[in-house]
Amino acid sequence: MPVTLEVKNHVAYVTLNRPEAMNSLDPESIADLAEIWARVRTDPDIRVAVLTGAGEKSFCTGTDMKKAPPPTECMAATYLREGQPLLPHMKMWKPIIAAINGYAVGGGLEIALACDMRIASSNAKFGLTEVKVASLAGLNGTQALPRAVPQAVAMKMLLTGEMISAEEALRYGLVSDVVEPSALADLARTYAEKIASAAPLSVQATKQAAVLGKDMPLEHGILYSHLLWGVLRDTEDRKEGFKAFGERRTPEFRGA
Ligand SMILES: CC(C)(COP(=O)(O)OP(=O)(O)OC[C@H]1O[C@@H](n2cnc3c(N)ncnc32)[C@H](O)[C@@H]1OP(=O)(O)O)[C@@H](O)C(=O)NCCC(=O)NCCSC(=O)/C(=C/c1ccccc1)CC(=O)O
Repeated sequence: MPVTLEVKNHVAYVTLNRPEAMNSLDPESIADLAEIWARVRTDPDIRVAVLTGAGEKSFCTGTDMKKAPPPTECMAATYLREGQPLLPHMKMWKPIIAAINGYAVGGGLEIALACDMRIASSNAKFGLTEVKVASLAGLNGTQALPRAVPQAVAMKMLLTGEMISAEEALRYGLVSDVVEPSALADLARTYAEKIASAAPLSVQATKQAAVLGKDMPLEHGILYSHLLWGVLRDTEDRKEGFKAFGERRTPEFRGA
């Protein structure tokens, strides 16, 4: 399978599984990913996802340039029907953690930018190299990178296609943690299980407030987050969370 899915303890582990091609995305991988994200979004047992690449060399190097099929219809038809094929499938309020285990290049970095948390191994490298192959970081790269790192760094990366190291990515805030390659999967699991142990509706509302609020004026964002707090106020899980605190026990959340 070009992409694998394993679900354990409410965590979906999604692995791009073409290490011989640096986990680049061929048409089968893109189709698999669409199905997997649909499952993650709708399966109530799944509370959080971890996305990584097989092997220790590469997270994902974007489009498989050797297998990219010639277009079968005009761009207008595709664009007006489904926009672009990858990122809308990742749009959900369940958090996605990118565990970047090597190269995150081109569409690979763009996918990582669409995740909510990014952690990396010390050998990871990050680049939007599309200009080098006469293309454009058109998934989200030209928009998301300048919002994720300082403008001067983003413009250097976008215009020259130069890659940055894991250490630089940490310094610029593109990733939150850098660990030895052998420790990456454990760290991803630790974060994912922490998220999965929290109340699912609370986690999803928190993501929604943070993601949507980022593009609102502060005052609107605060009002919106207060409304979301109100939506959560009457949930069974909030009652359970408060009760469990008083009884000094671990809460049992049901997503209700
Ligand atoms: C990442 C590298 C610098 C690593 O170099 P290294 O020397 O360590 O390893 P290689 O020998 O180069 O790689 C091993 C093996 O993997 C194959 N490989 C690697 N990446 C790709 C790829 N993207 N497509 C196909 N095959 C790939 C490589 O050919 C080797 O195979 P072998 O010869 O052994 O059979 C280096 O690999 C590298 O620079 N890779 C390319 C990175 C890149 O340019 N990525 C951007 C692709 S374009 C893109 O992602 C786009 C996304 C998009 C935008 C908008 C809308 C949709 C998609 C743009 C687009 O599609 O137009």
